[in-house]
Amino acid sequence: MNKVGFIGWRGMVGSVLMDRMRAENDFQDIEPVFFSTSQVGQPGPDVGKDIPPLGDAKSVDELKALDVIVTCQGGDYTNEVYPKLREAGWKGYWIDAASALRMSDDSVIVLDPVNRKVIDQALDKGTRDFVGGNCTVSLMLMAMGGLFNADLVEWTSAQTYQAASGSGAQHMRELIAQMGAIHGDVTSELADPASAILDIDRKVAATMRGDGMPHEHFGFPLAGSLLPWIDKEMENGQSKEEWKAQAETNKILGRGDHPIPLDGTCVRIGAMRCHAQALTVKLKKDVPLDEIYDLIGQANDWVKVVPNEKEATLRDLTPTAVTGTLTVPVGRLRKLNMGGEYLNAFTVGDQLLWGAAEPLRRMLRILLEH
Ligand SMILES: NC(=O)C1=CN([C@@H]2O[C@H](COP(=O)(O)OP(=O)(O)OC[C@H]3O[C@@H](n4cnc5c(N)ncnc54)[C@H](OP(=O)(O)O)[C@@H]3O)[C@@H](O)[C@H]2O)C=CC1
Ligand SMILES: N[C@@H](CC(=O)OP(=O)(O)O)C(=O)O
Repeated sequence: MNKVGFIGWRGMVGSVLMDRMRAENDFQDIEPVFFSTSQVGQPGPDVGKDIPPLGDAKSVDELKALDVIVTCQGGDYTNEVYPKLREAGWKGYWIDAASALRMSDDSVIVLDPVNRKVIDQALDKGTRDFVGGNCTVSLMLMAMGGLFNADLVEWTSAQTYQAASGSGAQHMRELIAQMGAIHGDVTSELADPASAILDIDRKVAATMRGDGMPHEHFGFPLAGSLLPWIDKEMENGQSKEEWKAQAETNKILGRGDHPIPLDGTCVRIGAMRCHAQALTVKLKKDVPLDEIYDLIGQANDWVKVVPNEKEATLRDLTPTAVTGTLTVPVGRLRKLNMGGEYLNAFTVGDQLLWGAAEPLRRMLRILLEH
């Protein structure tokens, strides 16, 4: 069970996965085989052991020889290759970062610090498809899993602040290019302390609305602005990103029969790779705040409760503080004016780590130890 194929390893999510696997010595316990859709025959990544040249990621015959496939290549690849592989009789484990198979009856959404029980039950039943969750959903559950698993949540509303990386590497580059375009147009005014701020503001607005603002990937200015729609349009007025909150959270928690309502507004902001979310949680009862601190803070090894104080919040509860780390801070915990059953929370997490790569590498480890 240790011949493991990697597809999409040189993309953004895949590169983060490779870094984490190297850091945790994960390659020691497997026989890794790397694939590509565009670089077949070229050398694979340095993983501290000899590996064969890159295989053909579209070759069912090559893929059939694997015990486990880990793919970060995207939904189009999954939709094209996965059915052919299963039709060819492949019985191996498929671990996927893309959303294509997430809501399939045959798959489990993996986030083991929150739903290890659901994963273990699925493995015992013979489930072979394990899919990473939507980044916003996974990060919300890493933060608030203690309350959900204690069955204290009646409903939750999330207002999100999502980073450029959620759209991909080109979008991250474009965000920086937009920042540069704005700065470039007012450099001389900024250097002059006597220049009028409203003149600078007018020039910035003109730059942002003008054709010179890079917008090939986002379609619109993000730097200095925000974009309150993420992913496709659903018929009920939600964005697909908003739709995922309830659908995926309940599937992760194994609550198909008694779904918890979740809804909100998903917004793209000019952060690089950390998503943040402001949460309103309607509790099933008026639980004291110190108990809430304990339930949230003790739920897993990565969640960290930030005291609801200005200095700690501004120091620890920002994308700048969290980026590149596995820590998932939760703060601004306080009861709302609506009553003791209404909890406010704010959380931040790196959407390429717990939001994408980390649940996949942990699922691979679970399989190896199963
Ligand atoms: N971005 C995100 O936040 C999240 C993404 N996902 C899922 O992961 C999938 C992959 O996303 P992401 O990693 O952002 O995709 P990327 O665009 O970074 O990479 C995808 C593939 O593009 C090919 N590629 C072509 N040119 C290059 C290049 N210059 N550098 C690196 N790769 C190149 C590689 O495949 P090849 O070697 O075959 O040419 C690579 O595996 C998404 O489609 C989504 O389904 C899931 C959770 C979060
Ligand atoms: N949609 C997320 C990224 C993500 O995880 O998407 P998906 O649910 O397709 O994996 C974002 O844009 O921030």
